[in-house]
Formats: sequence, C-alpha cells, structure tokens
Amino acid sequence: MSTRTCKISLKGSALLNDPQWNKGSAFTDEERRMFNLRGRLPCRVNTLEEQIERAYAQLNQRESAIRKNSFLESLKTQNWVLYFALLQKYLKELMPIVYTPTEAEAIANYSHLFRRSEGLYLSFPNADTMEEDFLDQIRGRNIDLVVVSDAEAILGIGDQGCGGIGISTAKAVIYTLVGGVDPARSLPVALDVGTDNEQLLNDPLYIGWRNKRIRGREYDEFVDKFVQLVRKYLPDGILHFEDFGVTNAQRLLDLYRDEYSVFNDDVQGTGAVTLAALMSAVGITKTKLSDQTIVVYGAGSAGLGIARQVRDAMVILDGLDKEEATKRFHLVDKDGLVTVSIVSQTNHAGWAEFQRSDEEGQNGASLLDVVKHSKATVLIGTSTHAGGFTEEVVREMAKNNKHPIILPLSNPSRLVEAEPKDIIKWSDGRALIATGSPFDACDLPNGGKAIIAECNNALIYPGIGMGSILSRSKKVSDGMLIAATRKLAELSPALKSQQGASGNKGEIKDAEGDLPPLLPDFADAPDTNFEVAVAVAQCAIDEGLARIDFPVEELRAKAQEAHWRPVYPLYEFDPKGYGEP
Ligand SMILES: NC(=O)c1ccc[n+]([C@@H]2O[C@H](COP(=O)([O-])OP(=O)(O)OC[C@H]3O[C@@H](n4cnc5c(N)ncnc54)[C@H](O)[C@@H]3O)[C@@H](O)[C@H]2O)c1
Ligand SMILES: O=C(O)C[C@H](O)C(=O)O
Ligand SMILES: [Mn+2]
Repeated sequence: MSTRTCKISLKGSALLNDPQWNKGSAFTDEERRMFNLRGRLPCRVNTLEEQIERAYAQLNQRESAIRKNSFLESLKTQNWVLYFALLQKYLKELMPIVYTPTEAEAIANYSHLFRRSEGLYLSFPNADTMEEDFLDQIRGRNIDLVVVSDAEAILGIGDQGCGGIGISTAKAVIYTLVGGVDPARSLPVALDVGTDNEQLLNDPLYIGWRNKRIRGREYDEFVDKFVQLVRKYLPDGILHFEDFGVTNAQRLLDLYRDEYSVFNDDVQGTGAVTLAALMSAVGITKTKLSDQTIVVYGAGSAGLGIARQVRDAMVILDGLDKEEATKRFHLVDKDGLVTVSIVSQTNHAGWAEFQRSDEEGQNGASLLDVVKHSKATVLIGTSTHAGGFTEEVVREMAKNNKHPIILPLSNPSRLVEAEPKDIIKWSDGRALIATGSPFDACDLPNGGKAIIAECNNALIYPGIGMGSILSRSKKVSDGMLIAATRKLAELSPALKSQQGASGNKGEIKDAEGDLPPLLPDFADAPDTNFEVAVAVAQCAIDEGLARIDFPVEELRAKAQEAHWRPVYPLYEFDPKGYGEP
C-alpha cells in the first residue's frame, strides 16, 4: 500500500503536542526540517515498529493492570498512531487492559487517576451552554460516531458519576481498534447528571458534579437537549448509548430509534452477540433455537435485551409464534422468578411480557428451583451476582442436558456468575460456555481443552456501528441487527468445526480433541467486524435505509477504504492544511 500524504498546518511543539498528528521520534528528516522539529527531537529517526517495541517494553515495566491502563491512557494523549499500532500488535493481551475488565477499575478510580480531558463533558449545572460546549468540540471535525454514557450502570459496578466518560472512551477505542472507525471521527461524551454513589459524593477529590442524580422531567429534558443537538449537527451520524440505568436504557432507545440512527449497546449489542453464541451452540447440539428453554438470571438492560432479541429470532428464524416463543423464557431477578405478582409489586415496565404465572412462583422461585422445574437447556447470567451459578444449579443443568448451554456474562471478571473451570468440573466437561470477560481455556476431564468464547458486545457493536456509518443509514433497524448476528454466528469456530466434522457421530470436539469456542476469537475481531460491517451496510441498503453515494457493488471496496489503520502518512506543510486551530 502506498504511503498517504497529508497537508498539515501545525508546526513545532503544537505539532508534537497534537496526538492526532504527532509522530514523535518517527518524523522524517525532511519533516523535521519543514515543521521546525529538528532541535525538538533526538537525532535518530525511528520506525513505527521500533516505537512500538520501546512502548511495549515501557508498558511491561508496569506490573499491575491498572498501571498499564494509565500508561496506555497517557500514550493515547500523545500519539494516536503509536497507541493504536501497539494495541493492534498485542490485541489479545492489551484489550483487557484498555477495556473490560481493567477499565472498570479505572472508571471506579477516575477522580484519583484523572490527568487530562478526554472527550465532551456535559454537566447538568452547565445545561444552558450545552449547545455552545457541543459545537466547540465538533467544529471543523467530521464526526460520524457519538458514544454517550450517563454512567448509572457501568458494567456491573453501578453508578460511577462523571467517571462514566471512561466507558465512552473505551468503547470508542474499540470502535477504532476492532471496527476501523477513524478516531478523529468519534466523540466520547459523559452526561454528568449527578450520582447516587455515596462513596463518590463523600470523596473530596470527586471531580464530577457533587449532587444526587437528577431524575424525571429534568433528566429527560437534559438528555433530549443533547440528542437533538446530535441530530441537528450530525444528521448522518450514529449515537451509541452505553451503560445507562435500567429505567432509562430501553425507554430512551424506544424514544429515539425511529428518528435517528440510535443504538443501545447493552440492550442490542449484548442481545446480538448472545444470540450469535446461542445460534452457534444449537448448531453444534443439532437442535433449534426454538427448542430451547431459557433462564435469564438478572433481568436488567442486558438480560431483557437478550430475552427480546432471542425471542424475536425464534419468530423470525424458526417461524415460532411470538406468544409461544415468549413462553420459552424464565426471568429470574433478585426476588426470584418474575411472576405476575412480582411484576405488579415492582411495576417493572420491561418484565410484564415475560411474566410467569403465580403458581409457577409458588413451587419455589429460586434460580435452582426455576432451572429444575423448567428443565432449562440454556442459562444466561446478567445479574452482577458473583457466584450466582452455584454448583447445585450447574449440576441441575447438567442432569437435564447432554450439553447444557451456560453463559455467565456479568462483567468485570470478578462478578462472573461462575468460573468456567468450575462449570466444566460440575458438568463433567459437557457444558458449552461463553463468558462476558476473557477467561483462560480449561482442561476437559478426558483430555483436550475447552476454549472459552468471550461473549462480549465488543465482538459485534463495532461492526454494527461501522456498517451504519458506511451506509449512512437513517436508523439501526432490527434487520441490521439480525444481519450482524447471522454473520457473526456464521464465523463461529465451533460451527465451522462441526461442518468440517460431518459424520463424526455427534462428537462436538474438534480434530485436536479441543472444544472449540462458540464465537470467533478476539484476536480475529477486526476481520470478524469487517464482515459484520459489510453485512450490516448491505442490509441497510436492501431495506432502503441507506444514503450511499456509491454503487452497491463497491460496498466492500468502500469498507476497505473507510477502515482506519494506524500508519503514519507523510506530511507536507500547508497553512490551510489539517491541524488549524
Ligand atoms: N457480556 C456482555 O457483553 C455484557 C453486556 C452488557 C452487560 N453485561 C453485564 O451484565 C451485568 C448486568 O448489566 P445491565 O446493564 O443489565 O445492568 P442492570 O442493572 O440493568 O441489570 C442487572 C439486573 O440484575 C439484577 N440483580 C442484581 N442482583 C441480583 C441477584 N443477586 N440475583 C438476580 N438478579 C440480580 C438487578 O435487579 C437487575 O435487574 C453487568 O455485570 C454487565 O457488565 C455484559
Ligand atoms: O463493557 C463491556 O465489557 C460489555 C458490556 O457493555 C457491559 O456493560 O458489561
Ligand atoms: Mn455496557
């Protein structure tokens, strides 16, 4: 590939201090002369590869994951190309450092680790100047993607106030690393509407708005003001909602998704990736999605998102009647099985459609009882309850199924409902497992290893977002989500090994005796998401939602072209070039 040339207007320390354009020691002699950098740099010109190795060695001087996270955070504020090239080279090793699980710790300690600004902070006390503050950051930029969080339900660690900017930036980093979104074209946003986290409110160093969370009309108006600004100034963009609380996540999605390209990752991204894992699992157990009885433990944004997505897939893909499909689900939350009387007591808007009769609740409504009575084939955990899948529960699943499908999806790792190695032990190595955070492969009782798929929405949302951006879709439709899911399931190693192993009499291990993962490996996430993006864009085109200005046949080529890669362009000076203040 030939090296791109860019026209740049910045010079001297302004250029060295701009992470988008800085190359550090990799500026060529010619560039050093042209941009007044000669005396500002040591004389040796490094290649990007040399810079990566130096940065990697510096990173490894830090022992704890959180210190590595801070180091990388600093690197990102210095040099984007180097930061992303380093992450790309050591993707599997470094993703857990910049994303789940370490990012949870960074967010929880945000006010103490804070060094410099990293996005757009829209705080309730400054509501009056929101438009000005918004324009100030987008002026002169071509933003395609806005990632926003109000931080009420960060991963499984709850309300994190203004530290929530950390989830917006981490999700934006993954959009670039895995989805190929140009980092200059994404905007991470924190909506600081206060916090109910007492620890933060009592922390003298808390850096956000020290106030209880605003709710009700004031909250809705604040959020609406923001969404209308995005619509007005970025009419072709996509707005990604992350880690909003359960009372707002689905509600805001329903409110805006017909008007704009809006996506809720916890509801839809999680629904899509989990559906892909299940499609892969039923492919290897040679059953159908609609044959499954599914228990969802923790019926919040993610649990309900999964239930709805999988239910709808039973209807669309297997032709089941919607009512029948809904009956395949049992939701279990803090107070046990979600029944008619629990719904009427809690007034939980999202639960009613899945409520079970009170008689079923009477038999005993604990997770163990529900698994026992329903003869569940699939158990999904989105509860934040560490250890919630006890030995008894897993053994019950294993008693009723040759291959129980068990997905403990709560993040970060310490909140997982059961460790994969325990599930393997308690199910005699028969369970098909996927987790929300990364876990090591486990030894199987009779030899071989079970490779544990990471069922994290990061395996699919970057492709969904990139597909929407590529097609400039007016909306993120259900069809686009199904197209993404189908593509992801199709690329699953477990399914592929099944197709290769026809005739091996129900054996689900691969030729090496290993149990392949239910989803593609994260090391392949960029390729996987590229395919997802093309499938999503194609679907937007087919559904008439796209606003493309190129012939459909060029879609793949356009997707390649739009895919941002961490390489240094060559610079030419131009006073009207990039980097103008
Ligand atoms: N793997 C993924 O891609 C992925 C995606 C989204 C969320 N998650 C994880 O799922 C978890 C939930 O996230 P969310 O956004 O849905 O949060 P949420 O707050 O909306 O939902 C959590 C639900 O679990 C329930 N719950 C809490 N304790 C429980 C217990 N002991 N037993 C049963 N239910 C209990 C809560 O009442 C609530 O309904 C988090 O840990 C999050 O990290 C994973
Ligand atoms: O952030 C993640 O790792 C996945 C998911 O969005 C979550 O909230 O846990
Ligand atoms: Mn999330």
